[in-house]
Amino acid sequence: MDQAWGLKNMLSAMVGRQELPPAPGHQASSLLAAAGQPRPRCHAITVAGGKGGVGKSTVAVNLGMSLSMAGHEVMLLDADMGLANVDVLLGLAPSRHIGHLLDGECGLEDLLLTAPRGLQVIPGGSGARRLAQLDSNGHAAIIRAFDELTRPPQYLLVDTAAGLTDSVAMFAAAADDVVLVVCDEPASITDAYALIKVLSRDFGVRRFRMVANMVRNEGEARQLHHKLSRVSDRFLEVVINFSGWVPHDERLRQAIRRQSAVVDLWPSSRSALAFKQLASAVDTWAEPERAGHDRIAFFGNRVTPAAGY
Ligand SMILES: Nc1ncnc2c1ncn2[C@@H]1O[C@H](COP(=O)(O)OP(=O)(O)OP(=O)(O)O)[C@@H](O)[C@H]1O
Repeated sequence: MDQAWGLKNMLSAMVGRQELPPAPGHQASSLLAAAGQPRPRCHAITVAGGKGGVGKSTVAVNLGMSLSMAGHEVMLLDADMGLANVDVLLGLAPSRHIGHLLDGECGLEDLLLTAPRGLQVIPGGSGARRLAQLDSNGHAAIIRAFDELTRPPQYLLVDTAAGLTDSVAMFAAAADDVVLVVCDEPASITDAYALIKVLSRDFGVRRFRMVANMVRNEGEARQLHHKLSRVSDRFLEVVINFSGWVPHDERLRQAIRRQSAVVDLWPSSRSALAFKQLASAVDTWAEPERAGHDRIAFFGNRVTPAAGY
């Protein structure tokens, strides 16, 4: 059976809220909602790309930290589960990861690690095959766990795995925005196209935000966007916005070797300035609408007061 098709049907079957698995670590969660208080804005952004090594984690970490440096409350979920590396990139030493949440051993808040500049990281766990092979119920449970946060962040960034797996599709479909990281290699463009095709055809994702990584200049970045949107415009009903670009920067590699984010270590470097600009652009994106979600979505339980709370 086609994997994406199977997942799509499973998702349709799960759309009724009562059929969803309960969030692990369930606490007195929806108290805010029950008390009639609207919860603050939260914007979920999934970072994907299809191909491995294009810079998804790099973009997720540095964009997240740039938003945090701009004064926002930001969480970063490492959803490359089983092969997670955000904690390594930031020199963090987690004692627990998302697997403990799924086992009901702790709540989501217990997993939060504070990285430099106030960025909060949820570690995805490394070396656990079980996490890498999680089924849709597991992914849905993770997504629903964010409804339980007593203090949701203003931005949630989700770093995804390489490839076109159920996990990537589900985390992308659950977000308000999908950032596609693309670099100037044929395989990066074809993999990004394949991801767009599946997400639009099977999951109803219509808008994508493309970030060109490891390019020389804006002209090269825009050319890359042109290549991707030309073929997508022809065959798919999607919009691919050009959202920014990050230069190839040796400083960024040096920062990675020091287990730090370049925006923290060298805020005046070319790549750090690009991330700052990207963060400013993200901040202009429309605020997500929460009312009437009929899909499994991050903060999907957060409904506007007019819609019943
Ligand atoms: N703008 C950049 N300039 C220079 N090097 C970069 C840049 N972005 C990423 N890299 C290099 O590419 C490597 C891969 O980046 P990263 O781990 O973020 O990719 P990924 O898409 O998350 O990979 P995977 O899919 O395997 O998890 C980094 O270790 C870094 O050395």
